[in-house]
Amino acid sequence: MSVAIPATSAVAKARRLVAKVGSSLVTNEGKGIDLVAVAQWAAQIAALHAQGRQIVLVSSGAIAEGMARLGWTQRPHTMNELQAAAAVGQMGLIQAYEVAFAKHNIRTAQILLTHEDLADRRRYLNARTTLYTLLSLGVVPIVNENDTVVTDEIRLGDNDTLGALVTNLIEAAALIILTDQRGLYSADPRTNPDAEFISVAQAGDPALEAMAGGAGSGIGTGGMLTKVLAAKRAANSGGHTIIASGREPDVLIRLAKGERIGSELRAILPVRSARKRWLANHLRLRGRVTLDVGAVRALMQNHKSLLSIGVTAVEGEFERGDVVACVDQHGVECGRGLINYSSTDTRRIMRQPSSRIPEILGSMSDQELMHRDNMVFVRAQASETSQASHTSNRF
Ligand SMILES: Nc1ncnc2c1ncn2[C@@H]1O[C@H](COP(=O)(O)OP(=O)(O)O)[C@@H](O)[C@H]1O
Ligand SMILES: N[C@@H](CCC(=O)OP(=O)(O)O)C(=O)O
Repeated sequence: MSVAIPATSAVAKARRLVAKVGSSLVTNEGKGIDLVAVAQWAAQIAALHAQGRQIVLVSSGAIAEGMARLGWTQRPHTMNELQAAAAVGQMGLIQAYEVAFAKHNIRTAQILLTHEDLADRRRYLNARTTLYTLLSLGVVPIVNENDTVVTDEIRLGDNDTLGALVTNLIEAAALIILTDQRGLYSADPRTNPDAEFISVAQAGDPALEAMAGGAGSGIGTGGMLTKVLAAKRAANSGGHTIIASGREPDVLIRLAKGERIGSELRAILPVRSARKRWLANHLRLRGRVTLDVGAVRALMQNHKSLLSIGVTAVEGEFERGDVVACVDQHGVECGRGLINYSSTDTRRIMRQPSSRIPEILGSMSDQELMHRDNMVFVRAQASETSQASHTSNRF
């Protein structure tokens, strides 16, 4: 299978990575948490930390560990029993990671997410801000689905999808899915010994979906199909996906050195353009804020985030997380992005320094009105061009 993408390893260059470990690996095929494996992943992530990289670990295994703790040999079928097992097992999972990372003086944080948290833009922004804050503090977030509160209809069910959503959320350069196989084969190698190994392919190639089957172990839920679909999803924000064996010695460290291990499912679009496309096409403009000269300069020349003090007017009605345009004093758009405060709150805090936000609003969710990472810019110099198009004031 040929792909028209340069063969440079995205993982080797990546500052931010998402690693996902599946249930069968974490719990040693359901026998209970594999503390040796957990210690090895923690040591590898600690080594990547020392290189200045930021890692989010998505870990499955709560249900499998809960079953082991409760002495259940068969996976239950009812939702409430699965949820009870997850609640019991998640304790063990988090405890194991905390102990393993503490040996490297690294703190961990438990993040439990649902599909709804990532679909709702306000909750999405909160999750994103919290994850970024944890990463900047040098903490390793350990993510799992919030199994105890999700219902069947909205359940992601497998953590491959969750790993991809987290990759989109933090715009990680790559999603590394560690599993019990060497990677993706042309058919399930458990039942097809002649299956061919796929070392490189393009994420989203429909041919991959036909190759990938369901879980073979009885412990994991998604099998390869959810991994292939996760790669397609990760590619939406420019993330590459590597599917590799979690039992391969120093797999994360070697991947980060640029070694080719496992199956590489490559994204075509770079992270920045993917984000830009998402902001530009998928979200409706809800309003606009007018910036003073200093704010335009801070954004366009000094690459800073937008602060409330630089806003002189607000048009439209919007909520936190909506897309709002930033215009200069002539009404010319310089950029747009996800705003951290509603139109009502923005009107109250405009022209005011961020330090006054808690006093004016009673609390402060973010220092910035619009974070640079959540913005795309229309052109280099907003105030210079009179021909540049004006943002429509119909929202
Ligand atoms: N084309 C394929 N290539 C490799 N493995 C496959 C393929 N199709 C199905 N599988 C199965 O997917 C399993 C891995 O998925 P799963 O059990 O859900 O693991 P995890 O818990 O790591 O997510 C493998 O053990 C294998 O039996
Ligand atoms: N949230 C669930 C994960 C579900 C699951 O089995 O995921 P996976 O092993 O990645 O296919 C748990 O912790 O048990």
